[in-house]
Order: sequence, then C-alpha cells, then structure tokens
Amino acid sequence: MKKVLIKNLFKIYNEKKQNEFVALKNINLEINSGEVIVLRGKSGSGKSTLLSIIGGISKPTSGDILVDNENIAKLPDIYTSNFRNEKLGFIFQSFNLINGLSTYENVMAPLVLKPLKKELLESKISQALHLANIEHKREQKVESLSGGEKQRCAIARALVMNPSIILADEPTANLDKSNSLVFVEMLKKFKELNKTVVVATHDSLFENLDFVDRYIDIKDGEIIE
Ligand SMILES: Nc1ncnc2c1ncn2[C@@H]1O[C@H](COP(=O)(O)OP(=O)(O)OP(=O)(O)O)[C@@H](O)[C@H]1O
Repeated sequence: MKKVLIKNLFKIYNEKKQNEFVALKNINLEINSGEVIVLRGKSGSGKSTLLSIIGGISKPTSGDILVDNENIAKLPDIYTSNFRNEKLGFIFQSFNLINGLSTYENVMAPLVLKPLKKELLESKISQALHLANIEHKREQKVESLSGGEKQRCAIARALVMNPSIILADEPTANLDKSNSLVFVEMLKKFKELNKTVVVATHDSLFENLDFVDRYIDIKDGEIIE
C-alpha cells in the first residue's frame, strides 16, 4: 500500500515577487507503508520544506500530496491539524518542548483535547515514555533535561498518539555522538513497529544502515536519482 504519494510537487516562496525562490521542483515520490527513508541533502536543499509539506504544516504551491489516499494539499486547514494529530509524529531538531511543564505533561499535550478516561490517558503516556526510554524523568521540568533526554521526551510526545507516520527533521543536529547513536537505535525500533518514517539529515551516522529501506538525495529542490 502506498502511504504517501507525491506528484509534480512545487514549493515556491514569495511567488511572483522579486525574491521568488523555488524551494522544491517537480518532486515525484512514492513511500510505501512501513518504509524507512533517509532524505539526504545539503543545508538549504529543501529537506525541511518537503517534510513540512508531507506533514501538512505547509501547503505546496502546486502538485498533489496524498497521505493514505487523502489529498492533503487540498485539505482545509482545520482538517489538516486533525490529520496531523491523528496520523503524524514530528520530531524536530530543536525539540519544540513546552518549558515550565514536566516530561509527562509535554507528552500529554497532544492528548488534551481527547475525551479519554484517566486510566487510558495514563497508560498511553506511560507506554510512550517507556518506548522512548524517558520514564525515569517523567516528573522533571523539560528545561532541566539534557539534550538527549529532551529529544527522548520529544520522541515520546511524537509517539503518544500512535502515529503511523514519523517525520524527523535533522534529529541529531543538537545531539552528541552517543545520543545520536541512541536515536539511530530508536529509528530501528520504529521500523520494527512498522511505522513509515522519513528522516531528513546530513549526518553521516545514518549512512549504510541495514534497516533503512531507501536513501533519497535532494539537491537544489530536486530529487536526484
Ligand atoms: N519562508 C521562506 N521564505 C523564503 N525562502 C525560504 C523559506 N523557507 C525556506 N526557504 C528557502 O528554501 C530553501 C530550502 O529550505 P529548507 O529549510 O527546506 O532546507 P533544508 O534542506 O531543510 O536545510 P537545512 O538542512 O539547513 O535545514 C532554502 O534556500 C531556504 O532559504
């Protein structure tokens, strides 16, 4: 089954203005369910732009993007946020955690609007904390976590809704070598859990991993075969 289908996709920033910039040029890509993809490219090549479109955070200028057969390029914004919440887990390089709240509360954030019984809510959060190996820091305020722990908290938050797709943008950019290796192990776990995963990176740690199904190179907004 095709999880993501991208057809003739363009993203043009500041269209028809003097500073017009074509960030993505005619991208065509099919991603199968359960595939783990590493998207490689230099800084500025368009990796984040592509991830944000796959994740419904931004809309393409033209072209189609189907996720589970739903054309999210044409979906009104109120539906895209719902789609994101239900299907997607995002892991950002800057973690995007909410300071002042604990690890537990951060992981709970995507669930706050769900009418869930307290026990179910707690079991979902505990499961995500366990998977991301950050249970032992559940009560700690996130601003006092180490870089690696912050990321594991962000991973738990990305997993708590049990998303079928996980998108990670430069996940090791702010991590040291040993925490980066922990992330690579986490990626393997995602594969075993049959998640569809796209990791955008230029970290050589992601080279030659046997559980990665495909490496895709992007240069100046174009996929190079
Ligand atoms: N809102 C915007 N307005 C204008 N140009 C933009 C905007 N967002 C991104 N760009 C440009 O689009 C290009 C692609 O950016 P993008 O963030 O997708 O690259 P990237 O491959 O993820 O880079 P990095 O590895 O540095 O994160 C860059 O040249 C960037 O300057």
